[in-house]
Amino acid sequence: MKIYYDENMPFAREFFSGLGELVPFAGRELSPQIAADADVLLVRSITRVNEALLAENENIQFVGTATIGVDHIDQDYLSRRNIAFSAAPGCNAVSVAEYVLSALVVLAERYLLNLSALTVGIVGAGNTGTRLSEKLAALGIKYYLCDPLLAEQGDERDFSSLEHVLSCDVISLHVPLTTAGEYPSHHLLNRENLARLTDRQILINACRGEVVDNQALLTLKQQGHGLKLVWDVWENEPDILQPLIEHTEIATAHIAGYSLEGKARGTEMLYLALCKQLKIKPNLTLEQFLPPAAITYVEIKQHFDEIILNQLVKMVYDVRRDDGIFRQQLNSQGFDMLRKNYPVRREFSAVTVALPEQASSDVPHQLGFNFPR
Ligand SMILES: NC(=O)c1ccc[n+]([C@@H]2O[C@H](COP(=O)([O-])OP(=O)(O)OC[C@H]3O[C@@H](n4cnc5c(N)ncnc54)[C@H](O)[C@@H]3O)[C@@H](O)[C@H]2O)c1
Ligand SMILES: O=C(O)[C@H](O)[C@H](O)COP(=O)(O)O
Repeated sequence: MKIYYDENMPFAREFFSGLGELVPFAGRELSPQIAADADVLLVRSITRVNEALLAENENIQFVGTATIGVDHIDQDYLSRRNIAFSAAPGCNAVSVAEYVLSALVVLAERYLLNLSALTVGIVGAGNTGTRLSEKLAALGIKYYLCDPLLAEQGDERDFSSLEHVLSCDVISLHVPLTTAGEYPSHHLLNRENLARLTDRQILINACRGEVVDNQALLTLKQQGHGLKLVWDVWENEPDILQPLIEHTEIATAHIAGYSLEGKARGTEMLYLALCKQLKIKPNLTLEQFLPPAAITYVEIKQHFDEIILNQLVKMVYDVRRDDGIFRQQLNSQGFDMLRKNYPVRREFSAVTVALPEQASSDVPHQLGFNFPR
């Protein structure tokens, strides 16, 4: 069995070498001719999987994407061809939530904001929006959820309208890119509702670039609007609207989900899905392959407060690292290479935090840091 996999899938060889002959490929360069020989095709978001790609392949039995987003997959086509499909829902949701938290910590420090006094509007209350809400709740930060689909499906959480969450101090977008259905997300933020935002607000996009009209946003910023932008995803990647970069507070190359755990969980989830498809008992887990983090243990000797939070979050992940790399190296390296060469980032769970015996709060562990054994 020939298993074709994106070269940017961490631990792909470790997980799949026992299941067949492995053939790596560069995500944006997979052609119908190359793909014609695949029995199994494992991609990431930069490979569009559709009839154009698979028309010459009569043997393929399984397609997987080691990502949360599926807007690059023509699922109707795969279904018509009776080709099994799996994505990796939630695989890097924690990674994105920790990206957003790092950005908030950095901006609070930069503008002397009191994080716990801010309101956060979360658009999309699925895996990622929910992980973010849990971290905000741990910090006592008031958040509002907008997710009309979940609300209509009977999710019992409190939901707010899009108009309401767009009035929050911080707006964080966590929706899939969709163009059909009752609530399409393409240009969900457009010239009209962008213009209603105020200078004091912070807008974070770490879902898909096309959810926001980037040209309308650039025009607004060029007119002097003070809206603060945390921008990880861009329309038309990798050929992004570069004039927008100078108008952002934090700009990164679609790496919010790029913690080592987040990317690797995507590989593991496809391994489990393929084993199920092949009716093979899985015998490998991610824990066998994940290396220890550079910093694995922190002991806090005093009462936990916002200063300690700031230090703890930035110790594990300071988003300014990725912002600096992006601004300095985008033109020399290119968008895709910045992502391919992304330096290791671990999640909070890789670090054990010990608190004083008489600790009055357990915020670090509610944020996702590990408990001492
Ligand atoms: N930047 C990154 O590295 C990165 C990482 C992971 C995911 N993503 C993107 O973020 C998206 C969301 O991730 P997730 O894990 O939360 O997915 P998810 O499918 O678990 O949740 C998405 C939620 O959005 C809701 N939704 C859909 N359309 C909406 C609309 N118009 N208004 C409000 N809510 C709407 C859905 O009902 C769902 O609950 C992914 O589809 C992917 O495109 C980006
Ligand atoms: O959809 C996802 O999981 C994220 O957007 C993820 O960051 C995609 O990463 P890529 O497949 O482009 O490497």
